[in-house]
Amino acid sequence: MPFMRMLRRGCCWTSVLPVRFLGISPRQIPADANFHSASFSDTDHPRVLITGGLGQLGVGLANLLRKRFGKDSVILSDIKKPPDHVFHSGPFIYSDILDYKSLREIVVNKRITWLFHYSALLSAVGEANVSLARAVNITGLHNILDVAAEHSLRLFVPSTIGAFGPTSPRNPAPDLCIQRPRTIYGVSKVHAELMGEYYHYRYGLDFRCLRYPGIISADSQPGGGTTDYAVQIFHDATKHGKFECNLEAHTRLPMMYIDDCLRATLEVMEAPAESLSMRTYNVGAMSFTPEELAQEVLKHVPEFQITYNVDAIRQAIADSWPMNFDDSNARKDWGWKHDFDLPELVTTMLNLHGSEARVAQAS
Ligand SMILES: NC(=O)C1=CN([C@@H]2O[C@H](COP(=O)(O)OP(=O)(O)OC[C@H]3O[C@@H](n4cnc5c(N)ncnc54)[C@H](O)[C@@H]3O)[C@@H](O)[C@H]2O)C=CC1
Ligand SMILES: CC(=O)[C@H](N)C(=O)O
Repeated sequence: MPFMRMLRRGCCWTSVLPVRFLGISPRQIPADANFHSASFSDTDHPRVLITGGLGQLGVGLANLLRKRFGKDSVILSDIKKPPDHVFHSGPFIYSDILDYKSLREIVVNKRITWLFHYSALLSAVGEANVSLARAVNITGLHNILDVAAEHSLRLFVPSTIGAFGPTSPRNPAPDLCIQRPRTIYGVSKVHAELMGEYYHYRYGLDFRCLRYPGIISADSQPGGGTTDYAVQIFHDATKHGKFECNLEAHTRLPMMYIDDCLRATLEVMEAPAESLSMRTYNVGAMSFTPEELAQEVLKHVPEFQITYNVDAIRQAIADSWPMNFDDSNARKDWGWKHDFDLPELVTTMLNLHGSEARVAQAS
């Protein structure tokens, strides 16, 4: 098909011209550079790098991917020192996403083919340190996009309910709508969505992105977000029988149990490219208020008490976020289906914390 006609038909650039002919490298790699092309097709399993892997979500993701692809195929990385059990559970490497050369070195030396980019400063800590959030969430993302484009990686970058703002439809928020967030975290995530999609259409980068709700997990501490209360409540209910909530009782937000979140992440990464009508999807599971969560906890911990001491910054952020997510495109395109609703979430979290508390008491 003649070049101009293909363009008029809306073919993407990379299907028209070979990537290298376009001078693909956003880092100005010489046109005759020998692109590292160890793509997924070279191997039975992807070779995976997870950035920011020592936060709330990364270790669980590494466990899931190692079960699927083998222990040594998945490298966890962060700028923090890993606890012993993480260090001994599989490959770990120091990686600062602000250091582009070192990122490239890891990707080349370890022959990485899939990258899960989890490094970030979340909403509340981001507001407390805007310049660091801007560096990590925006400059760091640029490094990740460039290294992924140069080395033909499949790239997953999580976005969030925080990528929406007070002018977005909130109940529910659809995939495509006005996005004018008022936090540096949200702004950086909208930037990530747009840049990833731009690299996809411009350079053929295999960019995949899910907007996560607030994620609830038992095995690690939350990293400074607005939805952290829904994690902390389980620690405090099992340890002290009471909890002081920093959001108002009726603040409704979309939430998800970590197993659903990590499964969604793996599923979208494994989905055939032709099934993806978009590159950024909402994924949802449940939606509740602190009051509703406390009522559900009360069914299992009869002495449980919740009090409220509202943090104005977190409350303002929460009030600007969606109350519900419309994730019908994810369900239609690649079969997304959540397993955990509020009752299963609460039972699971209390069981996990209860057994921890029993182990602690016994030792
Ligand atoms: N936890 C949640 O509820 C949600 C998380 N997400 C996204 O999922 C991803 C992972 O989230 P969490 O694990 O909860 O975050 P977290 O805040 O717990 O962990 C982030 C990690 O990034 C690391 N990091 C910071 N600066 C770095 C740098 N310069 N180089 C390398 N690593 C650096 C930190 O050391 C930390 O371990 C983030 O991108 C977040 O925006 C999205 C929506 C909800
Ligand atoms: C929903 C998120 O992105 C995160 N948990 C936060 O509250 O900042």
